[in-house]
Amino acid sequence: GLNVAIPNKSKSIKDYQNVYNDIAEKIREEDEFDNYIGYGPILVRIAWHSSGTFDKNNMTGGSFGGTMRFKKEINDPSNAGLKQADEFLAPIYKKHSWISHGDLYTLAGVTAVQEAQGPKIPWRPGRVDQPENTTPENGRLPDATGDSSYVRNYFGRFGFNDTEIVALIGAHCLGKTHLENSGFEGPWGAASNVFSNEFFVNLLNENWKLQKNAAGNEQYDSPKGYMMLPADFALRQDNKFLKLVKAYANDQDLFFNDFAKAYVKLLESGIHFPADQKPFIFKTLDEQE
Ligand code: HEM
Ligand SMILES: CCOC(=O)c1cnc2ccccc2c1N
Repeated sequence: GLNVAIPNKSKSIKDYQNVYNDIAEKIREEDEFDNYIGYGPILVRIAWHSSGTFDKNNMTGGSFGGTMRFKKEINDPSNAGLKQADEFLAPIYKKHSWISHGDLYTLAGVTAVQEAQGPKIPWRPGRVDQPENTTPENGRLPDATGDSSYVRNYFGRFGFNDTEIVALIGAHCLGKTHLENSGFEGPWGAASNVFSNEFFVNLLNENWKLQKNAAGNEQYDSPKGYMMLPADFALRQDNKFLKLVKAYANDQDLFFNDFAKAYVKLLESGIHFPADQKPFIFKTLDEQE
């Protein structure tokens, strides 16, 4: 059923900005992770994966219950590599254990985007931890080998349109794939921890070649060492998706605006917030100097 957010009346934006700052400072402090990419990208991914179990057809899953904290969900093969994000957040939770896990995972994703020089992501607290037996079954996250109709159909489960789908996948400007996690590898050297429209620029302009990687999976590789998943490349293979890819490659502000809206919708999927609950917009560390 629908999850109703219960904001903690005793907490204000100041309290959540403190949690944001602790996460942001820890990202800066532990900068050597994953060959100096840092923790930002996997914090964006754990926020997306804890929300990506949502299914509007039966109103199950989504970020509300914080069930990513349970073995059944974090051990989903689709979540390979995310234990490191959960471990990164454990001391933050220890210090601020008044926060729910659902709020912590999504706030971490908001912090990571903003600290990577991405757009401001308005965020609302009020997710309430649910018991282990409410953990959704494995297999609700997308398959990297899907084509454009697979991708459109998958995100249709959330009620997302083409604009929201293409904008969201633009988060692949961050981080990289790891053969030991997903069976895909790269981009080598080029992996970034700065949020930008680079994913769309590369998708359009690189000379892509479909080839088998060391795990025997097909992926698109470019002479510069970039890579695209088949599901990334699918955005070039559909006329409506391609139009959006071009728009974002040519206008980073448009991408930032559309991404912020779609990311909020993803992180809040399946949750009803009180009509009068205004979202918080956090300052970056640089803005608080
Ligand atoms: C068709 C939809 C999608 C597919 C098939 C997909 C698949 C993948 C795969 C296979 C990886 C590599 C994981 C690893 O090997 O470590 C990855 C990484 C990543 N994904 Fe996606 N993804 C999708 C959508 C999204 C969305 C909607 C977001 C966020 C809004 C996102 C954010 C990320 C980030 C930030 C990384 C890098 C993580 C790291 O550097 O460890 N992805 N994705
Ligand atoms: C801007 C250069 O990055 C890329 O072209 C790129 C492409 N697909 C990805 C898929 C999953 C994770 C990271 C990815 C990524 N960093």
